[in-house]
Amino acid sequence: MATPHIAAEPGDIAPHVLMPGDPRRARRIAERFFDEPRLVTEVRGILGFTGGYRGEPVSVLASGMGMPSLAIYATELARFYGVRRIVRVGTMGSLQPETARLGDVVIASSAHTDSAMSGFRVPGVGLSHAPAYPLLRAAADAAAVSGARVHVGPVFSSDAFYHPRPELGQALAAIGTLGIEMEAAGLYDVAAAEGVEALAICTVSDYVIGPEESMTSDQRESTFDASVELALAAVRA
Ligand SMILES: O=P(O)(O)O[C@H]1O[C@H](CO)[C@@H](O)[C@H]1O
Ligand SMILES: O=c1cc[nH]c(=O)[nH]1
Repeated sequence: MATPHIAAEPGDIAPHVLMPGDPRRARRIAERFFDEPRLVTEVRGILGFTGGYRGEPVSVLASGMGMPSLAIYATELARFYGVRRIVRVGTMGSLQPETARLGDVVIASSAHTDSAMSGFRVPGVGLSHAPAYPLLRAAADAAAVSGARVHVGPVFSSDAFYHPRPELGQALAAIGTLGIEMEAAGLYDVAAAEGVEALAICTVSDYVIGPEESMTSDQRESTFDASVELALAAVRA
């Protein structure tokens, strides 16, 4: 049974799925962390792999960029493949250059958003997009003993990478938002609607506010091991 966007057969995808934006990162996670990874879908170049991790099955499937794309994959995983836990392992731009620095990890305890999709479910209500507490707690517990620089707090999930209102960054920073990315709120929204658990963990790849430093796309691909380890700890909890 394939869906319109995932070619895997039933049983090909594990109940726990890691979800990076970038398909190449999906391949790298599978090759670096999974035992005996196998490709289970590649529709539109969105790669998905299933393998083992410490004796349990686990999958990784890219989301593509932005909430409309992520929502397609997260919905199909939950609705048609019996997936119970999805953890985004992404990158983000820091809004707090003094604390959330290049290479640091941010666990998104909530996600503000400008996405129109957020208004679809309960018109007139600005929903709070939040992760599943068991996953949040497990990732934070793993972070405490990991030695990595990890921050827990709100992020902003935007529909726009090249935002027409760049001043938004300052206003969001002033209310404690740690960084900007493009999927966490959409993942939390789909998870709540589909009755599954979700969490977003992002590595800081650049500064939206602060120094003009950023990771190259190759660095972005290779410097996220700490967030993957937290994600794997969370889904197993
Ligand atoms: O590195 P990923 O996981 O794709 O995440 C970030 O990078 C992309 C923008 O370059 C957006 O998807 C944003 O959320
Ligand atoms: O969405 C993103 C991801 C990384 N950096 C940004 O500025 N935005």
